[in-house]
Amino acid sequence: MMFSTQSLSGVGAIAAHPWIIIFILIVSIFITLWLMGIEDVEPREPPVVRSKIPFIGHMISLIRYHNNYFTILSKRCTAPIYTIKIFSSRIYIVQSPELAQAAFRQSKEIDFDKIKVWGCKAIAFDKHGTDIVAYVAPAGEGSYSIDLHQEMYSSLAKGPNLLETNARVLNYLAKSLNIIGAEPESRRLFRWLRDEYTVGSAETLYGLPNPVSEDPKLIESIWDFEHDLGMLVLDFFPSLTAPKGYAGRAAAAPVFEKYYNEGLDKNASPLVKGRARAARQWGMTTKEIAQAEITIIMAAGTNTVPHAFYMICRICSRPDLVDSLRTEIGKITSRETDIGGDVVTLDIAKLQSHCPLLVACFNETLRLTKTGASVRTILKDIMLNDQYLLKKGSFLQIPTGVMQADPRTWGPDAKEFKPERWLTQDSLPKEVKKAQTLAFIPFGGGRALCPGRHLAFTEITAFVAMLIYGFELRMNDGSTLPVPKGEFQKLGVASISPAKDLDVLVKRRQEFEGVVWKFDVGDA
Ligand code: HEM
Repeated sequence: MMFSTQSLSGVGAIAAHPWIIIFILIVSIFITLWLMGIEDVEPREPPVVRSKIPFIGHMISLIRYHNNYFTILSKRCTAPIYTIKIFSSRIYIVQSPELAQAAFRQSKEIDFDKIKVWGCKAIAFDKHGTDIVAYVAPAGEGSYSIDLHQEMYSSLAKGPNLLETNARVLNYLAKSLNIIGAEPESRRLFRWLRDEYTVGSAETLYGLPNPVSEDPKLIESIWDFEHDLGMLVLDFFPSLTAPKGYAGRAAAAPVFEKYYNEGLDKNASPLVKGRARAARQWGMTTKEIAQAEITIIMAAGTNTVPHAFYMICRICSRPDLVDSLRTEIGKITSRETDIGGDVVTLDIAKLQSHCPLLVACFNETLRLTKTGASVRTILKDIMLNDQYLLKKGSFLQIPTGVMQADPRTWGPDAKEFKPERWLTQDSLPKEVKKAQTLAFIPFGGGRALCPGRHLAFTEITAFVAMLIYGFELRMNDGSTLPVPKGEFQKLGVASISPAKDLDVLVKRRQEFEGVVWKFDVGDA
């Protein structure tokens, strides 16, 4: 047998440095394990998208790109559903509208409640509170999770409770418009909306007095909490890895506890009362009820504000759209002379039926701004839509942003704001319209479908309608509003906020100088 001097010197070098052998061995074991990891995916499971770095490649990319990683992967893999593996754990990523809806339908096995148990870490629940949230009742029996679901969905369903909630929030928002006069006033647009909607939601949900209205610094705490939610759920030295969110939740919990201890919840909305009722019934302490409040005030505001902001910017960036909307909105307003002057009332019951262009702008904003993912756990081995095997213990993600901007569903202009697409949907081929209907999932779906969606529709469209109809918005230098780029979107953040705020000037339109603005919310 012949050896080249080079290979002999190589062998010599290896003999002299045994760690080289150890290193090669370790790498080989890792590669073999990695390959085996791939093989343990059954052929009936969704195809695997491999990472360049074995075992941890996808984890590194998720930490690096957060929500944007699903868009990056969607360019590499166009399958209706695929699997990514981190060590031996599986995450199934759904990309087809049909499969997303199938996953929402199969909500008994493709479950949201376990995710809420994870959420207990974000609000610093100890074992007592976490056990109450995690308790799974035997068939036919009750649990906290079942009662909470019932309370939340009934209090925000269409009906008298919702009308009362609409009335509370819109009365607050009307006040913030009524103080604007005929002379231009400056506002930082996102911050203004953030503060008005957060305080308005707090007044609506908790009545007066409440911790947020008493101390507006809490607004920042709530938004910091949302921003750091992903890291708080991971619970890895949160005071260091998510310092702002950590401080935010630490500031909110004691003031809400004080709110309950002083009996101020007697003024709360049916939603807050119902949640507290379910919690007490299953043994939660006042401290735990208070710790959880930040999630509700967060859910109510942190999705609504980015959508209101982008809806305003996108409309105002197109003067033709502003004109058409003013004509449309004019048909659902009435002007009457009262003792103190003129009152202009906007009838919210007619928003849906009489304002197709406004509704189209709302939908188109939701399509482009709601980019987070619905996350679920798989409770047992099941077939998704009778097509794909999903294994117990895995995660499933439905990345809304990928689905709502897929050119295969929405056409080559998928990334553009075109409200008109919603007005011409009926003329599309049947299968295209169906795909768009299935792919439009800003409020999630299945058992976890957002209970606040009706409230969100009213509080966003009614406020934006009044603002566009009665006021002029310009940039500080007099130019038309641009549509600012979105900020980097962290995991756990559902809707895109702007990377940079806009300094705008707002004033009443001449014909509405001195009028009082009102919303007619129906009989609450
Ligand atoms: C444009 C505004 C909003 C958007 C885009 C939105 C979106 C969502 C989404 C995607 C989910 C999770 C669904 C899933 O994973 O399938 C959710 C859950 C939830 N939303 Fe909303 N939401 C909005 C406004 C609101 C408002 C105003 C409230 C009022 C309180 C609210 C309360 C909730 C609650 C309590 C949950 C949790 C439901 C559960 O635990 O099962 N949301 N929302």
